Amino acid sequence: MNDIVISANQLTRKFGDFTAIDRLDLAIEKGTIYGFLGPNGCGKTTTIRMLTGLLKPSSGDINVLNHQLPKGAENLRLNIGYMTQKFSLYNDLTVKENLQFLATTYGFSKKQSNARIDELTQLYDLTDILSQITGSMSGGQRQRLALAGAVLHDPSILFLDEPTSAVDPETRRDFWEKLFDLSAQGTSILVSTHYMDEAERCHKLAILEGGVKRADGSPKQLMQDMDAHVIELSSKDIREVKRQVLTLKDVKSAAQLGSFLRVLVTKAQTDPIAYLKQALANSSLTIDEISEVRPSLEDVFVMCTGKEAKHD
Ligand SMILES: Nc1ncnc2c1ncn2[C@@H]1O[C@H](COP(=O)(O)OP(=O)(O)OP(=O)(O)O)[C@@H](O)[C@H]1O
Repeated sequence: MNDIVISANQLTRKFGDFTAIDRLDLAIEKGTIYGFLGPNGCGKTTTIRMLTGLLKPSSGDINVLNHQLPKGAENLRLNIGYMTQKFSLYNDLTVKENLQFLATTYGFSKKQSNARIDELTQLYDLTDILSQITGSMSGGQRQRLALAGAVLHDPSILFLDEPTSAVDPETRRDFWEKLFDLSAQGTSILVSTHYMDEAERCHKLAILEGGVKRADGSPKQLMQDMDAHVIELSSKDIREVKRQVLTLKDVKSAAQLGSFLRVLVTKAQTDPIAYLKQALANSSLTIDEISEVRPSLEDVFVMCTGKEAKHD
């Protein structure tokens, strides 16, 4: 069995009467990229802050790299890196000055600092902008600098809170290549996101909603285990078909994607195509094409959370 580097047992955080995280259990293996997928406000940042020792849980246990938190948080500091949602470096320092400053806080000697900064600026493509003031950099450059800063002390675990929300898809792809390099070298990574494509890249993920873990596993496993058929259909009456199928007991969701309607039908129905055709048989609505397709992570998300689905 793989080593568990982060574990949480019945982790709960309340703010007054409000429960932001409710009895969360986690077991994250060394070297994996583990995702927290969920909408704004579902508790991703609160969880990361507890797992990094910055926020005290109301109840429950946390163990990170064999340190019980929050008690052992100080001993953990040199073993974890944290890239927060907001850019946390100094806008009025240059790229090099920011990295030098961080190296000082980690107690690097001048020689160690220079060697590590050389290495990182090459790795993260910052060599040509070393003297640039950070505040004038592009979103992608700032993101590469933030990552360089978060891994400067070569942490065993890297926490990334929505790291790609401010960058374009190509920059996001490049960023993920860097994460896979780090993971291949043994760094464990916990990344929060509300993007499906980003969640699909994780080795494993937890789907969070309202502070509760609704499901977890590898993206493939979550898709295989999904308790619904995914049916795509086209029709010249697509808007009305959508309205009608949403009234059916075993339809969990219907969403239009271009000229197709993607319908989630529970597995209580063994022949979902016949079920939908029969439901529309007495209407004047026609179906042009209809087929069962493979589930996507977004379908899993909809089934787990009821988001973007029908409203009772
Ligand atoms: N210090 C606080 N006091 C009161 N409520 C808080 C506090 N911090 C977070 N919350 C609440 O806890 C819930 C979870 O917030 P959190 O920031 O963890 O969500 P998130 O999933 O990270 O969302 P986002 O993507 O918007 O950052 C939200 O309803 C938020 O308003």
